[in-house]
Amino acid sequence: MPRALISVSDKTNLDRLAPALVELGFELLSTGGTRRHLESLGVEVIDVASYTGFPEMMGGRVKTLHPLVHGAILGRPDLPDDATAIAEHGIVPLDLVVVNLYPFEQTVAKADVSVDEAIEQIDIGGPSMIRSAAKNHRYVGVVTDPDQYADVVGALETDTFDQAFRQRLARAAFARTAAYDKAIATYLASLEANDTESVEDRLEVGMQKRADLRYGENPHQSAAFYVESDPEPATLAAAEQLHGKELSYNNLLDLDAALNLIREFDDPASAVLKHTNPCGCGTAESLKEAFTRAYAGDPVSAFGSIIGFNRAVDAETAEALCEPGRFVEAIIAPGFDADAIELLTTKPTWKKNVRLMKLPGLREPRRGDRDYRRVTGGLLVQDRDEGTSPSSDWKVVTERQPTDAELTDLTFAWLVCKHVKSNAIVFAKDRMVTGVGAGQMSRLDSSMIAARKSDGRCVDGVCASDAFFPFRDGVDQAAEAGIRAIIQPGGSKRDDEAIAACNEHGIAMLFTGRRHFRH
Ligand SMILES: NC(=O)c1ncn([C@@H]2O[C@H](COP(=O)(O)O)[C@@H](O)[C@H]2O)c1NC=O
Repeated sequence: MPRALISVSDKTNLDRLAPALVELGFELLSTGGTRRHLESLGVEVIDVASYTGFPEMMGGRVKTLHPLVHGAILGRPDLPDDATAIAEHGIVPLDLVVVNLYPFEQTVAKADVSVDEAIEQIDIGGPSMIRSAAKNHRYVGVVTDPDQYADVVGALETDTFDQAFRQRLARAAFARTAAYDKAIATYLASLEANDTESVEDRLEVGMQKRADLRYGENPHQSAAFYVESDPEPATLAAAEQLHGKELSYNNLLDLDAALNLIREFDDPASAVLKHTNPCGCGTAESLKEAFTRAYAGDPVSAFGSIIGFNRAVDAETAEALCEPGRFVEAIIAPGFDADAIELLTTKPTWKKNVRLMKLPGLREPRRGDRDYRRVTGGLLVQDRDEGTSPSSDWKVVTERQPTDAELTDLTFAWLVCKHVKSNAIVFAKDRMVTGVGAGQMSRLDSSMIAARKSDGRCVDGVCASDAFFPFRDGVDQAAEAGIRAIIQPGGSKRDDEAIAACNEHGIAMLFTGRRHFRH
């Protein structure tokens, strides 16, 4: 009679798995909580403690850590030595091990979790059994996720629970224990005050594949989306797709850029993204007005864009989105009103495909995190560029002071500029981006592009620059376009020239003291 050991914290889908195994002739063995749960479902089960002759002890720290359990998982009954040990010690070999772990990741994600509570949620017996079974997958199947149950039962029923199938389960099992240990190491590092300043000597990236993507940036590149095991609420991995075509690699990149920009603002805000750069952005008292400003920034570039909102999309905003001639690839927002969904998912054709991404936690704070970027043969790691310098640290360096309205626009343009590829120049007026110069190799070129895109709409407007002006030419260019106030980090050895240029043009200029390069 085949034997399965089931020991799970997450009891999801056990009501389907256990009866199916019994039906297939399995004898079941379980730890305390799982046994009680199975019995409540009317499934007959043997207590591990009665098999080992040892009770669970030390508050559950020792339940399955016993040679009768590990011998049953690791034994190879067709090898003479193993067969002798099995017979001598009364070991009953296992065919299937179903284990999922104490919810360590969920526990440490909670606010104010105590260290003792976290430590107690480090599962020891579970990973030991998983690793034993994964190592011995020639003989034993290992199941670590309730989502696998249906496939496992299907394979057992159709006699396809073969070596190749068990090897795939083993691979998933080792990936799971690696991610689990990574989460523990990260948590322990977070307890060491200095460790937030430096990066680990050794880096293990433990992520779970969410989906294979149709292709990468281009059709000849294969691609997949990997996610953290317990992503924070304000992250792309936490977003739910409500409607539309399968997400592409480029969609995901643009959605991430949109959400990072849009969560900068407290007022209702909308941003229009192309190739990870905003071509439009606006804030206003209503979401519809914010969107109108954002879309009007550069309606030509906005065709086929990704749009971000920091409030739930309502019907009037959805109506504006659906105006003739517009075409949107994907939208990310904290939510969508029912009538907005109705409008966004019926006629014309693009609405059949438009990806609607709901991210309720979009505006929630995010912990200081690391950014990872692949280079050939390695990985660059840095802190995320969260927030900016406090406005109380900003200094007016010119004769002219900005007006209150200019100050509002400067703050707005500065936050947008942070999300534009360097060299970044943003022109704005009345909380609307009028022109963006992105990703140019010279700041002057970016200024010229921002001016051309603004097409006269930035007269009496403001300019933001992600890094200092190395020469006065960028300032002169802004003045020619009608700019009245500039915000930039400062710090050039030729700051004096830029300040003198501003004074000549009657422009107010603020230094923020923080650079926001985005390479
Ligand atoms: N200590 C052990 O020997 C041990 N054996 C299994 N576990 C875990 O105990 C949990 C199941 O416990 P219960 O069946 O009592 O609800 C599973 O998450 C399993 O991974 C253990 N717990 C912790 O290490």
